[in-house]
Amino acid sequence: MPKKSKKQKKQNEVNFTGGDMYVQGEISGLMRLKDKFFNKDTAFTIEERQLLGIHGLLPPVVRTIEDQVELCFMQFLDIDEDLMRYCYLIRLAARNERLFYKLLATHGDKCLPYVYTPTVALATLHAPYVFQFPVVLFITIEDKGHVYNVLKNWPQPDVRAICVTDGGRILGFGDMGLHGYPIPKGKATLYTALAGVRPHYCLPICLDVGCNNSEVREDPLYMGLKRKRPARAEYDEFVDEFMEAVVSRYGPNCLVHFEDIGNTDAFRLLTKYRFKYTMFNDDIQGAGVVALAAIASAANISNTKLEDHRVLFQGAGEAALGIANILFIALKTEGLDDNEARSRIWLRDSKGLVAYNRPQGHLSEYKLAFARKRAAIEKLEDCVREFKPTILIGVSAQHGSFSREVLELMALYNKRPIIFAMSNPPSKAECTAEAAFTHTRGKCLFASGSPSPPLVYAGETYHITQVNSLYGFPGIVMGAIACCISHLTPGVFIVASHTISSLCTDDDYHQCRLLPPLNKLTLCAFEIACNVVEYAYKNNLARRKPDPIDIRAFVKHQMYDLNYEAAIKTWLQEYEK
Ligand SMILES: NC(=O)C1=CN([C@@H]2O[C@H](COP(=O)(O)OP(=O)(O)OC[C@H]3O[C@@H](n4cnc5c(N)ncnc54)[C@H](OP(=O)(O)O)[C@@H]3O)[C@@H](O)[C@H]2O)C=CC1
Ligand SMILES: CC(=O)C(=O)O
Ligand SMILES: [Mg+2]
Repeated sequence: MPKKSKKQKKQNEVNFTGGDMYVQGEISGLMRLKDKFFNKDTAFTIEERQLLGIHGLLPPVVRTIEDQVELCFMQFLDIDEDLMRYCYLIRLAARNERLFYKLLATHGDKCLPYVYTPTVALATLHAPYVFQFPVVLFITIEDKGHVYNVLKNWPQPDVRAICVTDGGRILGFGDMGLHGYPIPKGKATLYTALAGVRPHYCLPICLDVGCNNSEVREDPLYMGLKRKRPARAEYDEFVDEFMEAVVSRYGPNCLVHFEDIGNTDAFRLLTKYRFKYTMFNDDIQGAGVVALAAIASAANISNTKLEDHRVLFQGAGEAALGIANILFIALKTEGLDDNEARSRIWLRDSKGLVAYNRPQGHLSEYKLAFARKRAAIEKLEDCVREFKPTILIGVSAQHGSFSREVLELMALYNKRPIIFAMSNPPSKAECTAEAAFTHTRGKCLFASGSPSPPLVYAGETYHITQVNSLYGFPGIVMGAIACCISHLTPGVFIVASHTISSLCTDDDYHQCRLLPPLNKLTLCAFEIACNVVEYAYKNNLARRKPDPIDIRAFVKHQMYDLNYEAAIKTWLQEYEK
């Protein structure tokens, strides 16, 4: 909230004349209603309306926030088009932020898919239509040399968590350039909606470095720079400047979450920054957290140990390698040595099995770590025949690539084949829940990356688990900023993954749910935040001193308060300063 000058304070002085309250000043009542942090709409009491000079600007009805939520929910449900529902929620957030988050807290099961996966995918495809307010900060490569000045234009001075994309690999769509901007907005919204990070601490950013997808770039409605992405050196200089500007503006404790960055840049940036800044990459590390938790549940349901499993990945990019790496650590923790742990993991990319001696030549150092010392295998079916995986994970954005034959083979080799089609949005998923159940004759333990309705197969109803990083990153961000973590080590992600697994109940397993139900997402986020804080203090990663005595109270105290009174209190405190 911007500080008031003495002159402004004087002008806004609140006068009490007997019972009559009014406000003098040049800030009109309407402006007060337009302040999303402060606005309560019809929940302003008559006294508050008089005090603030907004009496008469609202109908005389005074509603509770609960009534407002139900009204908004009715309006939301009345909208037929998914994209229009998305726009409705964006507009509500821009008008009355607390009401928006209260709506998400009350009707998260219905509303979250419209601020996040899958509707956010539609928003990226229709970015020019949905852009209405400055909800994201755009920094272009033409701002190189004065990135700090652009950051300063963001109105909130106390930013603690940034979600940044460069649009390089938006979901399974590939390079969307600036039109990827709804992604960091959606992720930052979940920081607050699920983990209670105060919204003014959150800053979604889109770095516009150009776009290599000519279809997107040449669209007359394209809103970004009409140029191709720069060479690596120029890109790196720009991102380096961005990271330095973040530290200059918001301090070293400001966390930077990289999201949907193209594969060729994402690993390099993570390697370069992970111990220099407080940062992580959700597509690599966050995907690992949630997939490992779901694998642990699947092992539990099938009465097996992690080391009993062989995992074949369709895709060898960010998500695949992120999952493979955390799985490798988990297998080693179970007592396997490096070779044994690696032998449980096979990756298949666009050229076939990731193997040393395949004819296509060069493998990145990240793939090399898991490359097999054997002859190349091209087809997925042949990889399945050869390796006989117990777990098949799709992170390739190749729709339908878990063909009938692949799924039937999985069922042939396994009593309970474990199949995750994690690619987003559903149009890019490797298979549908229906295909997985049909072609494995109901034997599979299945999960998808986007939400899926319950499936009826052979007269039984199955809940479909959503293996999506939304189970992990909100709590990780909350925990990290609560204790001012210096950097996020692999241990942080293991702790987050174990926390998710620990929240699965026998009842969940009985229903073949591999993760807690979606109505426990806020619980997951809170427990992860507390466990990350505990881990950080134990491992000397927390910069915030002294150590808290009661970690749960420490985290709770820092969470966003959904009651309007909190807004008034904050506003009055600022006003008094
Ligand atoms: N559910 C979740 O939580 C998450 C889901 N995802 C989803 O996963 C998907 C992939 O994301 P990400 O890993 O970041 O993307 P990347 O671009 O980093 O990786 C994609 C991988 O798919 C491979 N690929 C492409 N075509 C084929 C093919 N025909 N057969 C086998 N492999 C193929 C690519 O091969 P090559 O290396 O040869 O180019 C590459 O290794 C996206 O749809 C994304 O939305 C991502 C993160 C989290
Ligand atoms: C979930 C996610 O981050 C993705 O699909 O890219
Ligand atoms: Mg992503």
